[in-house]
Amino acid sequence: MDSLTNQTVLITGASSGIGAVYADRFAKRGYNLVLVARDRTRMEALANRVRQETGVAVDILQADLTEMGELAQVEERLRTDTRISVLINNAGASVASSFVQQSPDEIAKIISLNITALTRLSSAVAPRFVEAGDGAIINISSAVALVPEFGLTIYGATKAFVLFLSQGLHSELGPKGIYVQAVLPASTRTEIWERSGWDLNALPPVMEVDDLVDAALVGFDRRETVTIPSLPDAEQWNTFDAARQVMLPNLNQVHPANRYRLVTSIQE
Ligand SMILES: NC(=O)C1=CN([C@@H]2O[C@H](COP(=O)(O)OP(=O)(O)OC[C@H]3O[C@@H](n4cnc5c(N)ncnc54)[C@H](OP(=O)(O)O)[C@@H]3O)[C@@H](O)[C@H]2O)C=CC1
Ligand SMILES: CC(=O)[C@H](N)C(=O)O
Repeated sequence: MDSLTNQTVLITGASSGIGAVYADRFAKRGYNLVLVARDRTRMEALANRVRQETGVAVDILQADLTEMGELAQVEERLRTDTRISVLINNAGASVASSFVQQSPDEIAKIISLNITALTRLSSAVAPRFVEAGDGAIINISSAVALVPEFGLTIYGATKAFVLFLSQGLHSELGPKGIYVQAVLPASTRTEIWERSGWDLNALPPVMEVDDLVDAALVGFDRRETVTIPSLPDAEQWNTFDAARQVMLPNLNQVHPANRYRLVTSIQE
């Protein structure tokens, strides 16, 4: 089968889990693929299967996105390859330990992958998309972005950054024809759990990765800005976001609010 769209999607973290399923689904939609991750063998296996099943073209870019030189090569591809019309910022990592147990290097590595790489890749592709007046960026955040009480503070903070960045880019780039989606998966069966030191079997049942990606793609096709596949009642998110917007006109004031004024009481 020939490629149906002649468009290409670049997917980071495509060697396993959510990224590998996105690769499968976009190939079935006729997109050519650029797969990015560290594990070339797994990406080659995925590429061979997908080529055979769908006939699309698949390129592999082996890169550790926390290594600036390797990240730069992916940025360059995004800047120059005009066939790439969708970027999926999916590569990410977590760590099961608490804040005080995490070393500064561990923290820096998570920030480097979950925030710096994702932001730089978005920044590399956005000007070209704006020039074309077309393009889409899918950013994989997490439901943990909404749950500071969860105890995964650094991971959750990186995912809150991804949510904010996506909402901000939606506002900035939406009017220029660019679609930006933040996907907030809740717990999903992938290798991230084992990689970050959790025993998935000890947790309550979680969503299967195919279901997660198929649901996220329904949100993509609807052009949702924020997609939370597990949330049964979308109104809850809408109410949450509306509460934020109600507050906005009150944030800028000349004087501090009354409750912060010093009370100088003169008694006599
Ligand atoms: N599974 C879940 O419960 C949830 C996952 N998410 C998010 O989904 C995204 C995908 O994770 P998921 O599929 O679950 O887990 P996986 O561990 O299966 O996938 C992570 C992917 O990121 C790649 N990756 C990891 N580190 C690097 C690196 N330094 N450079 C380049 N690529 C890297 C891995 O490939 P390789 O090792 O070959 O480099 C792999 O392809 C992440 O952003 C995660 O935070 C969000 C909410 C819930
Ligand atoms: C807790 C995790 O590590 C998981 N990836 C999630 O975002 O829920």
